[in-house]
Amino acid sequence: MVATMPPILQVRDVTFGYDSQPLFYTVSVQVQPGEMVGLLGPNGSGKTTLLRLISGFLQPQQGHVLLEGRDLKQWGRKKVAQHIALVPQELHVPFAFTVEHMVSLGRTPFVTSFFGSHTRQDQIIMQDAIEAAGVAPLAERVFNELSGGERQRVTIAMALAQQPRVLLLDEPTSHLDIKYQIETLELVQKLNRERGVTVIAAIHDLNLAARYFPRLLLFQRGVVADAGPAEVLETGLLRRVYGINVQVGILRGAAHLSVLPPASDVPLEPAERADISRVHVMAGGGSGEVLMRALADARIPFVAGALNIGDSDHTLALRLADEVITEQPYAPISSAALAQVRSSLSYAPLLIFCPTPIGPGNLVLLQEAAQAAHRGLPVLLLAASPEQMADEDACEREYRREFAARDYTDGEGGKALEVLLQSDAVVVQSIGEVLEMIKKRQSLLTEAQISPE
Ligand SMILES: Nc1ncnc2c1ncn2[C@@H]1O[C@H](COP(=O)(O)OP(=O)(O)OP(=O)(O)O)[C@@H](O)[C@H]1O
Repeated sequence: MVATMPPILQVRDVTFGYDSQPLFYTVSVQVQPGEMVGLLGPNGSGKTTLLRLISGFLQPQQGHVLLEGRDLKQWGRKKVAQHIALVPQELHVPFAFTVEHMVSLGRTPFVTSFFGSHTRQDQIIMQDAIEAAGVAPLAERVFNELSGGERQRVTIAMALAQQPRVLLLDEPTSHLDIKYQIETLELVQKLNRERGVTVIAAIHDLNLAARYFPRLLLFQRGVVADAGPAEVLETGLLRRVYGINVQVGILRGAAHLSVLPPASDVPLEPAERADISRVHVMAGGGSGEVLMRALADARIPFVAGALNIGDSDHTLALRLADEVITEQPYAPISSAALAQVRSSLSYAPLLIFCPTPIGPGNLVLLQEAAQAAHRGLPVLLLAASPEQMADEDACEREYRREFAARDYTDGEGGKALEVLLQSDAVVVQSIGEVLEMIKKRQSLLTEAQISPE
């Protein structure tokens, strides 16, 4: 039997936000000792925040971060710092400290004497860190007078002086020229391979990520994908997460994937392929999770949206849907997103409306669904809890009842629901029923396409 190693780090159901604004819900990630993980995601997706939570600099509002199976809170700050080092994007130092002094600060968690003096062993470790990060020629210089790239290398030296078992790097190459970008990542890789240091690095450069990180975590206020580069650096997924077309392939002679801008004849953000076989899903707040998984399992292509970034349905849709119509976090559905929804509905053979709460922010989606139904688009209203109903009328009565409990729009939602029901929207009790109806609809469409007129 192969003994599996316990994870060195576990982010378990972590929820966090700044002030009263939630940033992400119930994020879970496990990292094994000796792994090298690249953390990808657009600006503002929460990478720095996640690294700060893992380092113990921030505390989860809910959930736990565990180091070797023990909650960071139980370890205490000093002990955590003996194991985990975080290299921040920028380090602001209010004093004219020299590089040597800065690196010595990296040993602080290990200083035991009252006067804070370093032992001979500390001196050797500091010197080793200075050499490894390539900052020996800068040792006497004042940190604040260095260039951005030089400062970045000094902060790496500080982290190395900490001799961490886990090294967290927040965009370690952002200020570096190409030579130092490669040298820095080679150094990190060497520490990982030769000293078994576990590495998690937020990184924007997808090519460097593909080259140096065997595991990539694509993050957008939640884990969108967690796998090797071949699975994560997938054009459709990158388009949905970053909102841009790229080409992904292996350049001649290279051993890893490359991500390049699109060829010049491809528009940067083209309209999605209009495809009459893609059903449209309106969801939110987790109400679409089971349905989207079932559609993906049944290989039924679908468009999802509009969904807010950070909504768990949005995170899942980025992985499973053909297209995701995205709205900013916590923002009401904008007219631009609504226009995309309208365009999708004009091609879709069917719309499925999941049992999401209706508030002022997403009321327009329900109203758009009602208009589409009125124009003749088949709409399925997925019930919140599957129940055996005597007939269609009983289904509608029950649906109205549970809808009223999640309608926060002073009756506007109820009006849109009545339009839907009058326009032959069908209440469905189970995902199985939805799949059957889609298949029926698809075979009707196929028959219509092949029948000679
Ligand atoms: N101290 C803070 N107070 C309030 N909001 C914050 C704070 N720090 C970050 N945020 C917000 O949290 C969100 C996530 O920020 P974070 O820095 O974690 O993202 P990121 O993925 O690292 O972004 P980038 O790639 O631009 O560095 C952003 O909307 C940001 O404005």
